[in-house]
Amino acid sequence: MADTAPPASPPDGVPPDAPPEAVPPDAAGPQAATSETVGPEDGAPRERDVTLRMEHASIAYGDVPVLEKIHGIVHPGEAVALIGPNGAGKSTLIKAILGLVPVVRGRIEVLGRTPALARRDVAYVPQADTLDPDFPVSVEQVVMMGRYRKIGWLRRPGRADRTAAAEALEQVGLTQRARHRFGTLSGGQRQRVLLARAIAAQPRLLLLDEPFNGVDAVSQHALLEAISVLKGRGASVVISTHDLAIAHLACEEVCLLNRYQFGFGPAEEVLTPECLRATYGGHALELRGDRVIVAQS
Ligand SMILES: Nc1ncnc2c1ncn2[C@@H]1O[C@H](COP(=O)(O)OP(=O)(O)OP(=O)(O)O)[C@@H](O)[C@H]1O
Repeated sequence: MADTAPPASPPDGVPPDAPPEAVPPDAAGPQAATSETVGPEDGAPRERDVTLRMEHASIAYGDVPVLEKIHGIVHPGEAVALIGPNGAGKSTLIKAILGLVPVVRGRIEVLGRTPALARRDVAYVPQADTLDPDFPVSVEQVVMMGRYRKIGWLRRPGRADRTAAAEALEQVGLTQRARHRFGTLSGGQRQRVLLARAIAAQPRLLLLDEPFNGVDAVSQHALLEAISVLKGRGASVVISTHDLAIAHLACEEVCLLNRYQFGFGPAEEVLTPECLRATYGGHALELRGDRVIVAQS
């Protein structure tokens, strides 16, 4: 969570000094479509499935606006990276997709429903999990928590639940640690367990708030693999991250945020020096291949 306020931008969402290329495709580009059609296999075009639809959504904490006119679509099997400086509103957007923070104008739809009604199909790994590492619970018990919404808190897990939990743990490469106490694992391993808990819920939309923070290369690889498997099964993923290389690696789409949306579209179109400079207020220093060095104030 950040406590720094993002820089002010003009009311139409376009920064005054932004070059024209810095304002693609969100305002009027391809992602601005309210529905997508494919086909026509049977002669008539039909709407392509949409997991997450954001239509000019403005989000506020009480009277304080945090995000304005967020606009974009995420399809099944796709991931979108939320990129922006501290305080840009990435976590806030994730909470709005969960229905925890209100959309005051425009709308956000998850699987064709309001965020609150879709929550059953959504899993969330917050930035700093509230699970106390000293709580005496095993790794497999933590993962099984992901199943409780399906099995109910008063019933015992059945075979399908145990299989889903074991598979999820295997996906993050921690099967050997199943019986270990959660609190004895490293921070990166705990992050993998929490991802396994989310995977065990078999969500159609997974929200990850900075999952790679403080995670070593091995854990990062395991997390990326697990995300890729989930996408392969048709789930969509929203990842808030400061790591632009990961955005390139794991995500089909990138959403650049800093109170306003400075771009939404394929990484190669959106992760340009111009868009990044506009998003970071001129602090994007260097772009080399898919590596960008950003100095944050
Ligand atoms: N519960 C809250 N009530 C009021 N304002 C909040 C609340 N949570 C966050 N904010 C404010 O909303 C803005 C966006 O914060 P948010 O945490 O969404 O940013 P972020 O992009 O996730 O930042 P970071 O990269 O530092 O995690 C900040 O100005 C922050 O102070």
